[in-house]
Amino acid sequence: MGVDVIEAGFPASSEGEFISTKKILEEVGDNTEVIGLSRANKNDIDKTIQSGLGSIHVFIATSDIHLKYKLRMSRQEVLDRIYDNVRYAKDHGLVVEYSPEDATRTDEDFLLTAVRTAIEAGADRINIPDTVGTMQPFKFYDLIKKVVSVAGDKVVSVHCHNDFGLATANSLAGVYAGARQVHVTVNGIGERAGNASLEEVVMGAKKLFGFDVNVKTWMLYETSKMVSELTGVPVPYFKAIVGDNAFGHEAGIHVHGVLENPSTYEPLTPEEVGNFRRIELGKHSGIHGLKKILEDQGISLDDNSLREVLSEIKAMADKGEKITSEDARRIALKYVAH
Ligand SMILES: CC(=O)SCCNC(=O)CCNC(=O)[C@H](O)C(C)(C)COP(=O)(O)OP(=O)(O)OC[C@H]1O[C@@H](n2cnc3c(N)ncnc32)[C@H](O)[C@@H]1OP(=O)(O)O
Ligand SMILES: CC(C)C(=O)C(=O)O
Repeated sequence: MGVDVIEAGFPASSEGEFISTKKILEEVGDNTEVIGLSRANKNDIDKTIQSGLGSIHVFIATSDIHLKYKLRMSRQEVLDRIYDNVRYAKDHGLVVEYSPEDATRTDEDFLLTAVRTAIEAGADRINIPDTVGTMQPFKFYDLIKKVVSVAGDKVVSVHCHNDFGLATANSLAGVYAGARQVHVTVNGIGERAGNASLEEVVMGAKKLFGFDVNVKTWMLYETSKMVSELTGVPVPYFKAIVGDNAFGHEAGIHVHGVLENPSTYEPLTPEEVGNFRRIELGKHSGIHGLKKILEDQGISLDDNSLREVLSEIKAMADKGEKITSEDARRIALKYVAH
């Protein structure tokens, strides 16, 4: 699809993860940067090196909560781990991305010190994770501005979680603040409420911010479907961009507008993302939509007959029935002059 970097796995996690990461590298490594996730320890880094990857994403938390209850380390010990492990990875020829895990709940001065430490050790990219999704766009914008100012010529990346439904908004705020890489997942799958959604971030960056994103957007819908089938995780009907109702229109006023010019009720076209426009029938339908659905089936009625058909459809819908175009055809045939 033209993404720049694929985080293919965590080679130290298991034999299966090690093998699958290698396979992804073999499959797409010639034209896409393939990177592996690693804790800030030599064993994890060695496993990543053994997998053949040329890029590594080293992370260690910097928030006091994670230092106290998870790592049981002091701030100085974490700084030492950052320097030693980023340096170790760089000494083995890897492109290194460093993440201060739980960055957005980290004391800001310490976070910037951790960023400086990683850069001093040779880090090529700095990724700022909103690990438990506590950020809101305005605050995240301000934070990323500060990180960008510290990072100099190093690429700043953002990695947002969706615990309050703000992963895409925060990601775009980070880009607006100067981040030039965004961690995303297809359909937004991920821990808890998931990560920022690839399709939303790509289309938001392109259509709302005018950023030139190289992703082949017409592949988004089919890719979403493929990942849904492979993972068994369904895509919500109302999911932005790739949901089956993302370009679905039932309300009569909307359908009338869309039939005249889709831009009346579509901020982007379904074709741009490989999705489909759907004109639905229901209790909110109007005569223009019904007329279109019937004429697409070769049935043309005068306005009075269309009104009769529409009132029967609304009566059915008011009982909670789902109305199909076949239902409309069956009803309309009663009014076709024989
Ligand atoms: C926020 C994120 O999403 S981070 C990425 C999360 N991804 C994963 O966890 C991938 C799958 N994980 C795994 O396969 C396993 O957790 C492994 C292989 C990484 C580690 O497994 P285990 O050795 O059984 O340890 P376990 O997962 O129970 O605990 C994590 C250990 O790593 C340590 N640790 C956690 N993060 C880091 C870090 N960034 N750097 C160094 N050590 C770390 C913890 O302190 C704990 O150490 P301890 O066992 O000495 O107490
Ligand atoms: C490893 C890091 C980037 C992560 O997944 C998180 O903090 O959410």
